[in-house]
Amino acid sequence: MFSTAARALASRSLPRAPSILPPSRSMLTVSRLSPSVAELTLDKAPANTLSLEMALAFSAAVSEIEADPSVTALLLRSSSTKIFSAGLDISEMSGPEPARLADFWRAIQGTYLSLYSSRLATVACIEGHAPAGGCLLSLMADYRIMTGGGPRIGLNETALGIAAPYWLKDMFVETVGRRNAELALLKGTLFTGEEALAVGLVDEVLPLEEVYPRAKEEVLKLARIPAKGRAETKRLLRGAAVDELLAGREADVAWFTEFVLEEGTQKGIKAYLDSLKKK
Ligand SMILES: CCCCCC/C=C\CC(=O)SCCNC(=O)CCNC(=O)[C@H](O)C(C)(C)COP(=O)(O)OP(=O)(O)OC[C@H]1O[C@@H](n2cnc3c(N)ncnc32)[C@H](O)[C@@H]1OP(=O)(O)O
Repeated sequence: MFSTAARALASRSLPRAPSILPPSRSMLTVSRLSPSVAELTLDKAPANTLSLEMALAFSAAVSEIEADPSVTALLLRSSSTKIFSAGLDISEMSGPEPARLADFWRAIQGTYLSLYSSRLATVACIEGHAPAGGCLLSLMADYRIMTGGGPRIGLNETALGIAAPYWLKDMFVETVGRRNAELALLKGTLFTGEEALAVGLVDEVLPLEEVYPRAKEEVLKLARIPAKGRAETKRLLRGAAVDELLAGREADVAWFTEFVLEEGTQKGIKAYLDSLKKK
């Protein structure tokens, strides 16, 4: 766990413009890199996990950024260089109250629907770990730049006794190809940056100190691509996947809640959560 001092060290002092989000969404900050480029920083200690509130704040932030016609590109990053996002908040799935569990999953679907379908050019700056839901956040971006060496990325759901939903699995297959996806999903593989680059899960791998400067350079470059053609191309590439989930949202909620509430799944989730806390 990060102490306050360790977190302060792990987080660089970010040159932030005044936040354009109300303070109630303090788990995230939004600033401008240029008049047309927004930066969305995950800032929920200690691990940027996606709780119900974090997931809602995330999609609300993306929607607010999108609503500003002067913004054409978005950089997604974490305030910690150690953890991009540790994925879904596992405590949301451990001994859950069923109504909240269903709302939680709708909010997670919402993060996907907001960013994957975004008209914006998007770059994920992955300086730290990005397992499972953390990998999901980065997969929704158009371009991924990651730190080499230490941090891991991938879909490790099977290690928790759960499975990635079909829309996350599909996005992963689209990105790394069928065989790489099968191998990784069945084993719950977490890749180093170099391994992720080899399978196409990320687009560039750099030493930590170069990741954020390079991500900024790339997002500023993507922001200059004519917005209308880019947005339509993204719609053509991703629209069918987004529409499929929109049409089957509640069936997906039923799948998730039934799977998670099952006794065996609950045992596995609790054991995994306990093992994390004992570390
Ligand atoms: C039908 C089912 C459908 C399922 C849906 C599928 C989609 C996504 C699934 C998920 O995202 S599940 C979450 C998967 N995530 C993980 O497996 C990562 C778990 N975390 C770690 O491995 C490590 O925390 C780390 C990311 C490698 C970082 O390690 P570090 O040593 O730097 O930090 P820690 O001390 O381990 O963690 C700090 C603090 O955070 C708590 N924590 C970490 N991750 C989670 C989490 N995902 N949910 C809840 N809490 C988490 C950890 O317990 C520590 O807490 P304290 O000990 O400080 O209380």
